[in-house]
Amino acid sequence: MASTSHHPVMLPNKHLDHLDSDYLFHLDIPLNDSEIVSKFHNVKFVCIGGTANRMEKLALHLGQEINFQPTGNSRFDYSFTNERYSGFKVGPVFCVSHGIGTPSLSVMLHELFKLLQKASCCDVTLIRIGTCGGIGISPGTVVISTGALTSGFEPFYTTSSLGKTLKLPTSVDMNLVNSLQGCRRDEDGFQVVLGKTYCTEDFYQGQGRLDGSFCDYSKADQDAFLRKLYDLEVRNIEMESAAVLAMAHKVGIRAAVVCSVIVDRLQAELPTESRDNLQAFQNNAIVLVGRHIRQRLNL
Ligand SMILES: O=P(O)(O)O[C@@H]1C[C@H](O)[C@@H](CO)O1
Ligand SMILES: O=c1cc[nH]c(=O)[nH]1
Repeated sequence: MASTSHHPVMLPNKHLDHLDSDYLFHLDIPLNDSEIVSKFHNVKFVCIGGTANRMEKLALHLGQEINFQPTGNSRFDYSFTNERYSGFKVGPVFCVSHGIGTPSLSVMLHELFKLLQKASCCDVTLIRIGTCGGIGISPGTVVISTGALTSGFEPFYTTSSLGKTLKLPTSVDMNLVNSLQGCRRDEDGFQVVLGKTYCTEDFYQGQGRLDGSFCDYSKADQDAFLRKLYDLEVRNIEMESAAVLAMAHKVGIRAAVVCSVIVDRLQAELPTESRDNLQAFQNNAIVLVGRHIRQRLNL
């Protein structure tokens, strides 16, 4: 790694010191199994995204990028797939799926952070590599989040605790953002844009679409909403950024959200491109992050 800093993952939960045993229920990893836990000690990058398939392909791609040499028959040095989530580890890179939306994501992140602490990981970077709708941004462009707003336009991840609303501030490491942006090359067939990300609880009404199963507003309301987002310097919409940036900040892990635009919401409701093009768009974010990881590992 280029940096000589040494930041162990240390979770701000004193109750964890007093558990006899602990089991990551949704990842299906027993934290008292030292053989499994020790496999994660070298993790420096955790890359997350919605689906298991995408995370498996991502791990294989990043494994090639960093010349990961698998031992035995497996293409990974650890992997799991269960009813909820899937994870694929290639050396210092662990790719994990999170499903749709912040409730699904936050369960996975709590357990992932506990695994990183138990494995005594240091200097970990978390990157969500996803898809999004652009706001005046054309498909294929990669948007790196400079902040995330709740559906109420606030810079928080809103959740609840003991029946009370909890607002966790979202925070972005601009060094990481700038370093990721700097990984674009002139010959790339895509642009990289920095901007705020609007994080919603729903894909249809939550993102101002007219084509959900019900809709109580007009096309003019939709236009005004999308214009408002643009004026707030929002450049993309997705469903996990606020929780990623707030939860990582809360536990002291640096994080970024890097998403490929698959539809410009000022032009259309849903993606209109072919499946092959959509796949190529998703790869743009992956290419950028792959270069960043190589650079950070001095490869
Ligand atoms: O992981 P991806 O990029 O697929 O996540 C985005 C945000 C929602 O989870 C989902 C909606 O289609 O796509
Ligand atoms: O428009 C979009 C595209 C991907 N993901 C979203 O949440 N919204």
